[in-house]
Amino acid sequence: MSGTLILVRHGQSDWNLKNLFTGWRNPNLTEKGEGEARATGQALKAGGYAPHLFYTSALRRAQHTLDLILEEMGILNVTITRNVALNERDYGDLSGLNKDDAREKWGEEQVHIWRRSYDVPPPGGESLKDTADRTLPYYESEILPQLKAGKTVLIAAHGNSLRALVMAIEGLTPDEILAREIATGEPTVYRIGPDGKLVERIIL
Ligand SMILES: O=C(O)[C@H](O)COP(=O)(O)O
Repeated sequence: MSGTLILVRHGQSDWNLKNLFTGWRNPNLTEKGEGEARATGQALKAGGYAPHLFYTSALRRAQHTLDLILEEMGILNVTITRNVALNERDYGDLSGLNKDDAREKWGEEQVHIWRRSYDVPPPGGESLKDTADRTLPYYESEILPQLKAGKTVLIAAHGNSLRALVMAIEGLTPDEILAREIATGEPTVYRIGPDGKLVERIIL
């Protein structure tokens, strides 16, 4: 029996709207972001998904996204596991800065390297590789065994912690994963075999 993994990026946050580097800072969802989360909940319900296990990060934009999805799916009284391993990549000293102001200060190329290179961290923060180094062991120890056992697992997390998972699951190279943008509220659904390997990606 295969398991099902549903990954959802949080809906638009206040800082996404303001174009600020966010990382481990803790803004709320905007109204649009709440709508994106609800729409994903409705799409999952319409697709007949019935998750058994629920995971999110230690940040409120992802937690709130999961709550809204569950509300739309009519799922009540379940245990939600929150873990910092699923947090967004820590943007270090860039956190709270406007992305356009940062480009003006350090140049387009340097800011692109910080945002989209695999292993060059922003000052005081984490690279995608650093993020993967905490996200993947958590996935392998807590989530993968559930998928191998045929369970359906729903994870609400962040652009870069989800990139780390997508890279490992789809076997992508650093260049391939860095070209992959996951939109706010966007679900990615995989069927995972009993051996833990990807069987297919399902488009909702
Ligand atoms: O933390 C952030 O600012 C965003 O959620 C992700 O930003 P990025 O697209 O610049 O990596």
